[in-house]
Amino acid sequence: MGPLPNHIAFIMDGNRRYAKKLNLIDGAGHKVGFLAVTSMLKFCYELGVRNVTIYAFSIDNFKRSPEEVQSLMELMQEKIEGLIKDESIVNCYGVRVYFVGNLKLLSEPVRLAAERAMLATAKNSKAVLSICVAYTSTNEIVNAVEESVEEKIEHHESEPLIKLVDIEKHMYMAVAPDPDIIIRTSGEARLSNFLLWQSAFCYLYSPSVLWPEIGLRHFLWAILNFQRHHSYLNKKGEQLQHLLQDGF
Ligand SMILES: CC(C)=CCC/C(C)=C/CC/C(C)=C/COP(=O)(O)OP(=O)(O)O
Repeated sequence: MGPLPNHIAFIMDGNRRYAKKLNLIDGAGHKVGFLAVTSMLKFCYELGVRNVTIYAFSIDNFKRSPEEVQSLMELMQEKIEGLIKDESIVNCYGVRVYFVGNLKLLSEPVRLAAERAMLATAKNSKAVLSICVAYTSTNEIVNAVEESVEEKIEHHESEPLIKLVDIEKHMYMAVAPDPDIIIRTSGEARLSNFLLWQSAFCYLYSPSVLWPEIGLRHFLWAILNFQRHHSYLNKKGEQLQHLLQDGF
């Protein structure tokens, strides 16, 4: 119907509520949530959306109970290892995987699994999957500013001014273009410290379903809405252009 988004990012909200709703044991919501991740990845790559980003674990999530953090980390390690197996979605669609965030905060087994997955997919070039772990936007921005300053000092620059390009170069998310759509489930229309820098012109879509319940119709509806807003903005732009040309 219109332009295809180049990048969709997901905030996977509502996994624990889903487990509660269905009387499942603790942790089961996140396991079903991972199935929803695989469906969304398939939909994106089949349709030709080349960049996908998921918010898998924020720095604030470390404040959850030690049991929950442990169970999420174990799930993450198991699924990261699955990502590089032969028949995985990543291999089927030629996806390069990046782990994005302050990876030093991860336990060693998870960090090593993430590094192995990044190395194993480094030659894939058809699409990109960025998995945000130990991530918050504010941490990403502070880190990018620090690295920019260090670089200026190292290069003994006479005019050590930090410019936009310096910060953008040092962003963890420099691996992908800015997102066109952010989908956050469970009806929440907040960004919760996710891609704040990159979402300046992004379309935010928040269906009321919990993350494990997200399906093809929510995905397609997000894209149709994005296309509708996109063509509306283009039309407004064209109208303004005509007005300016007519000497308004
Ligand atoms: C390797 C890989 C990509 C794994 C991803 C697994 C997965 C689905 C992680 C979700 C993590 C998370 C904290 C989601 C928010 O739901 P919540 O726990 O805050 O649930 P709530 O909103 O109902 O409280």
